[in-house]
Amino acid sequence: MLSGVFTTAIMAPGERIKCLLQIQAASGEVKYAGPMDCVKQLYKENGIRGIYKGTALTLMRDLPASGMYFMTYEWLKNLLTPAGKSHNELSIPSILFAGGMAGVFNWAVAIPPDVLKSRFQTAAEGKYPNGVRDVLRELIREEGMASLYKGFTAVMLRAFPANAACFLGFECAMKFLNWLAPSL
Ligand SMILES: CC(=O)O[C@H](CC(=O)[O-])C[N+](C)(C)C
Repeated sequence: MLSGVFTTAIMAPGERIKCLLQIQAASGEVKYAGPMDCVKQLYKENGIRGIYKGTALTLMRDLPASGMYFMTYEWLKNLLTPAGKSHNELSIPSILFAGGMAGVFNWAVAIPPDVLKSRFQTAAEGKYPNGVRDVLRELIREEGMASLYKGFTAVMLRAFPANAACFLGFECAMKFLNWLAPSL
């Protein structure tokens, strides 16, 4: 979970810029010429607060999601390691499965705060004076509870292969580094 705190410091402004550019592309109206221009304009309009808008919601997403992510991966690794063997001897399909499922469980808890975060980060200034409570109230009133899981299929279609590949890369890098410097 602690990893979620560190990633949020970098992720929060990145998420804000990504979401604003995504809705700009969908609207067809050009306000920002690109990511750097977006940062410049946000800073000019509202200072550093404008760039970091949505940090609390990014934390609400990444803290539990990161805990779920690494817990699922380690749990599945333990489960899939044959008796008497070490975790380092896990087969490639098992690593891919554990990594893919870590991504799926990560997003199962991350989607609702992600939906709220994206709405908040792309809303006009002052639209939600009470922050997340206002976004949640409006979303449930106008679009129902199920809207908290908007984008579920697209997110899950990415989550499994992306994180399977990510953990396979991690395990390969660890093997390589242990081979390079076995005593470290
Ligand atoms: C929300 C997010 O970035 O999730 C990461 C996995 C993914 O599919 O991008 C995991 N983690 C939060 C640990 C970085």
